[in-house]
Amino acid sequence: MEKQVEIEFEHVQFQYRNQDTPVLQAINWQIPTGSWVSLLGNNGSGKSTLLKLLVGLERPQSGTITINGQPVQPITQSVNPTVGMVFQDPDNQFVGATVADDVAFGLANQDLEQTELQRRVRAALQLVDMETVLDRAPDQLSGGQKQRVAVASVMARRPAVLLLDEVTSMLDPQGRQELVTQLHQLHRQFGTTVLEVTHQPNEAMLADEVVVLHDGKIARQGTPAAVLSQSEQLADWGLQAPLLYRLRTWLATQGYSVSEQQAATSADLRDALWQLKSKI
Ligand SMILES: Nc1ncnc2c1ncn2[C@@H]1O[C@H](COP(=O)(O)OP(=O)(O)OP(=O)(O)O)[C@@H](O)[C@H]1O
Repeated sequence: MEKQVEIEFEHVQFQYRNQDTPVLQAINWQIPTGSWVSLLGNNGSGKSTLLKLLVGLERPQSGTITINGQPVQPITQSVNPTVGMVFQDPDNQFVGATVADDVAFGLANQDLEQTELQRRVRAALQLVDMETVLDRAPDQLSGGQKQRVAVASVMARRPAVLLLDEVTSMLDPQGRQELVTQLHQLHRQFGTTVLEVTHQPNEAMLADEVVVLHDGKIARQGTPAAVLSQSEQLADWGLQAPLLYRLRTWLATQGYSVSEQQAATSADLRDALWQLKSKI
């Protein structure tokens, strides 16, 4: 069965007031409900701008953007309850004096009884294993913990669409791994549609679809395997293929053939290399 379209860009063009050329041109794009889409592109290709348009922080000069058939409204009119966004810098996202206050702030306009509010705050923090730090001040948390609280604050409102703008880029490898795992769990648990901007090709391998922005246009879109295995094409867009695919390409230059399937995960590649060992 065809998946329902949740987010739709139709002929969207956008230019910042103080710029000579459009950042985004003729963007036509449909994102199905419940999918995880990774958006890649070199610096300045317009990825964050695209998220800003979706959340209503900027308005396109022409074209339309709809979520579930409803045009996106400027954020100045109202905060769109269907969309939640987490940003790159964990230090810039806290509004509360404690972790609990911060999550409660996101629920402020829902007019909840105090006990229900506390229950919802605790439940949201449990989603990211952060309920034990409820009373802590944000500056007592690690970068990874701060990002998990930021995710809890957004998920407390149960948005249908979650926008992630390079949320792992300032974290150490362990914090990055934990956050990625939890975000994918939440995506599966709630069926949330996720649009993720990332510079990490390895993270994009976990997506349902990968989209490459280049020169303000969608240069390529497809499954992670179809897009991310094209090392030379990715290099033209200033991007690097994931390590698994680069290893596969290098092995081919050495005369050892490993199929796309055999390099789908690091465990698959390890098995394939073990089998090759007998031929070396
Ligand atoms: N508020 C702004 N005013 C004017 N120009 C802007 C503004 N924000 C971004 N730009 C410009 O728009 C272009 C796209 O920026 P954007 O931040 O969307 O790119 P990006 O793909 O997210 O880049 P990066 O990977 O470096 O974060 C860049 O040339 C940038 O300098």
